[in-house]
Amino acid sequence: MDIWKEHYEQLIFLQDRAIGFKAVIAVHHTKLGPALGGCRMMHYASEEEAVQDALRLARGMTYKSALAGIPYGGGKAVMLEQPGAAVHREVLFRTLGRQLQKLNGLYITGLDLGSTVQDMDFVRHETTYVTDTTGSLGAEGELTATMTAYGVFLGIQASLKRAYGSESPKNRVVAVQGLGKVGYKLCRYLNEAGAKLIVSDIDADRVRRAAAEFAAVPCAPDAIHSAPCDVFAPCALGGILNEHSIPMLDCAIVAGAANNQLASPEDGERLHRRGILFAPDYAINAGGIIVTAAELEGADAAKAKRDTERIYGSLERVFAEADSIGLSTAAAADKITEELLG
Ligand SMILES: NC(=O)c1ccc[n+]([C@@H]2O[C@H](COP(=O)([O-])OP(=O)(O)OC[C@H]3O[C@@H](n4cnc5c(N)ncnc54)[C@H](O)[C@@H]3O)[C@@H](O)[C@H]2O)c1
Repeated sequence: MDIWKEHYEQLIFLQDRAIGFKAVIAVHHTKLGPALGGCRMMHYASEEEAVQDALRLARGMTYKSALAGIPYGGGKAVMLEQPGAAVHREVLFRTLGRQLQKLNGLYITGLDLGSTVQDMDFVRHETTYVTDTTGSLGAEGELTATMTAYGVFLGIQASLKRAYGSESPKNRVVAVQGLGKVGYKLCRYLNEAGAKLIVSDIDADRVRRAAAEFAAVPCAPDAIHSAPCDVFAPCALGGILNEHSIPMLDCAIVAGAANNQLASPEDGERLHRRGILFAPDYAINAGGIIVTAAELEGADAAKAKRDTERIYGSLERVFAEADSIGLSTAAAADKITEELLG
C-alpha cells in the first residue's frame, strides 16, 4: 500500500526496548472526527507486515465510519507480539495508553483481534481515549457483536429485497461461514426469521451446537463457499472472495460480517460480472463501530440499535448508485464514501 498515494495523515512507530514494546498507529483520516479503530495484538512475520496491516485496517475504519454516518475518522493500532517475551500485558497496554494520551484524542483505541476488555482497562489507567473497557456499552453483554450481527441481518434483508423483490428470509437458504461471536448470533436472527441455514466452522463443537439449535445443515470448511444457497455470509476470514473462490460461488448474494472480504478491488468487479449481488463489508458490518460511537457520546443500547438500523438504507443507497453508474456495488460504496470524505 502506498501511504503517500492514499493520503494517510500519520504513521506512528512506538518502541520501548526495555520492556519489549513495539507498536504502530496508523491514522488515516480525521476530517470527520477523531480516528477510531481497535488495537490488534498478534505476531507478525515482519515489521513491514505489521505496518501494512495497520495501514489497511485504518483506511477500512475511515470508510466504515463515514458510510455509517458517524462523526469519526479511521485509525488502527497494531501491537507486535514478541515470541517468547515474558512481558506483562499490563505493562504493554499501559505504555500504549500513555502514548495515546500524548496524541491528545487524535486516535481512540478499543478491542480488536488479540486484545481483551482487560487490556483496554489497562489502557484506561493512562488515558480516556479508549473504549470497550469493563462495564462500557460495547463490552456489556457482547453488544458490539450483537449489533454487528443485527446489522448484517438487516443488510441481508436489504439484499434479498434487491435480488428477489422481497426482503423476507423465510425459506431462503443462507450459508454462514464462521460461527464465532458474530456468525452465531447472525444464525439466531436468521433462524427466527425462518431462513434455512447451512453452517461451517473449523471448530466442530460450534457446528454441532448450531446444527442442534437452528436445525442447520453442517458443511465442511473448504466447501461452504460453493454450497448452493441464496446468500453466502462470510463471517470468518478476510480475503475469502478471490479469483479462485468467486467462480465457485453458487449463490445470488454475498452478505456477511467479515472485514476485507475482497482479496483485491478486481474481485468486486468479478462478482459483478457473475451477476452476484455483493453487500460491501464495511457497509453491512458497521454495527460494531456504531455501538462504539454510541458509547463515546454517552448514549444507550437503544440508540445504538436505532443507528444500526440505518444499515438497511445505507445498502439501498449503494445498490441504487451501482445501478446508476453501472459499476459493481463495491465500487459504488467506495464512490459514495469518498464523496462523503470530501
Ligand atoms: N466482532 C465484531 O463486532 C465485528 C465487527 C465487524 C466485523 N467483524 C468481522 O467479522 C468476522 C467475525 O468476527 P467475530 O468477532 O465473530 O470473530 P470470532 O473470532 O469470534 O469468530 C470467527 C469464527 O470463524 C471461525 N473460522 C476461522 N477460520 C474459519 C474457516 N476457514 N472456515 C470456517 N470458520 C472459520 C472461527 O473458528 C470462529 O468461530 C471477522 O472477520 C471480524 O473482523 C467483527
